Amino acid sequence: MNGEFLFNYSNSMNTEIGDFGISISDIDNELEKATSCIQNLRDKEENGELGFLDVLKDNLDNYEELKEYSKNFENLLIIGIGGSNLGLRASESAILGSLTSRYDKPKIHYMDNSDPEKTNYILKKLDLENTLVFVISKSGNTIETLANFFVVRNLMKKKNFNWTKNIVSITHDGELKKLTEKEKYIHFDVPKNVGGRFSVLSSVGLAPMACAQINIKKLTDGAKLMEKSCKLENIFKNPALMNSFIHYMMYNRGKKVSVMMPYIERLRSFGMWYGQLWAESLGKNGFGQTPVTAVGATSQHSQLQLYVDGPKDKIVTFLSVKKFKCDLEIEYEYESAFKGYKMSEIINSELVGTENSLKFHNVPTVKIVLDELNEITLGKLFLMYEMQTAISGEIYGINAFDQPAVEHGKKIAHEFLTKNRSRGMSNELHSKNHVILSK
Ligand SMILES: O=P(O)(O)OC[C@H]1O[C@H](O)[C@H](O)[C@@H](O)[C@@H]1O
Repeated sequence: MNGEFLFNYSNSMNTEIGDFGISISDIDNELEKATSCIQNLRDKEENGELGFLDVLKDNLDNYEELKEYSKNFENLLIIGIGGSNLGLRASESAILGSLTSRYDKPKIHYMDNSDPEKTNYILKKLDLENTLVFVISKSGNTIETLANFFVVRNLMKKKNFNWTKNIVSITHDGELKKLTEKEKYIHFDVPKNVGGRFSVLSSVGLAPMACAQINIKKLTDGAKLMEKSCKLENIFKNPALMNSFIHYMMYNRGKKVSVMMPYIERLRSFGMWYGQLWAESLGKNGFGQTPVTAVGATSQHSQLQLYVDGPKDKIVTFLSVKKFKCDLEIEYEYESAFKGYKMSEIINSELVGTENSLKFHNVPTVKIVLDELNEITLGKLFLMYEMQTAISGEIYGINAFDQPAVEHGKKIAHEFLTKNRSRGMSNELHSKNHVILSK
């Protein structure tokens, strides 16, 4: 399994085309700050504040028994939201891919929203007796997760089987922790110092991944290799440090949008995971670079016009692989510009076209090139971006590990739910004077 991982930032640097990027002297001016960021994080780690690094020391044997147990089930049902869902989704898509045959592996279903249609659709497909249910919530109080779990739990209770043995609870606290202890579910703790969006390499991701037959040893091995690089004080040898400063300097040059654009379908969900990590960690005190999830080549046909010729407020990240899991030759009996080529040659040529068109139009880009997408390189990707986010918090003087602003909306929702039940869906917070109703 090849773990080669290359970070290329040349298309964010000034060239003869023009001053749209960063010069080496710009980077030289930040060397002192860069070093202190790494030193500050070293202190934070020693103080137990970087749980996402501590979990790399965990004993993976903890998951072996569960992995064997899960082979008794045909389905895995993942009930969780945000950081309790996105990392696993990104991993399943990247490693197993919805595109590969999974006849020898359990089918994974995700309940990650409070949409009754989605929950109902999944339940209609599931034989709950043959399903291992993961209910994942670090706080143990997330309403969407509890709502879905209570619906599933109630259906299981109505069937005549020992349903509590079908449940794996991954939580640290709250109502779910109490219920877990009361009903004696299989339980994994989420360490208090591991934030949800940083928890993919903790039990939150690794327990269900082990059951999905993802090689969690290789995944964490990749993360540990990247950890070593991302702790180097030399910015020219540390991809997370360099990319943190590139995004920081670009933000100060008006690039308020960070587009994540993998040129491989299996990393489409990675973009969603990155989106939470980048937005929720750094979107504070009026600051924040908006993450946009795209996928090449598809998004060229929907978003590229804006990236190339719209406001110069973006920095684009490409993720690409040298080798796909398979390839297809285009055979065609009539004349055509691309007959005889392989699909991989087409998508790679489109990446070259997009990258150079953006460069020509003074839009900065960076690129990560993986030899192949596997557990080692995925682990490297996760860890690089976790470290990049932590470093960026140091650069901006922001606490990258909390999310106080999300609590306000939850409080309003709870009041609305409990006080307005009899009033149907009328929403008191909107003025009735600005409503356009079309019959
Ligand atoms: O894991 P949980 O406690 O259920 O939290 C799930 C998600 O919801 C919270 O509101 C936070 O915004 C996220 O950072 C977190 O990942």
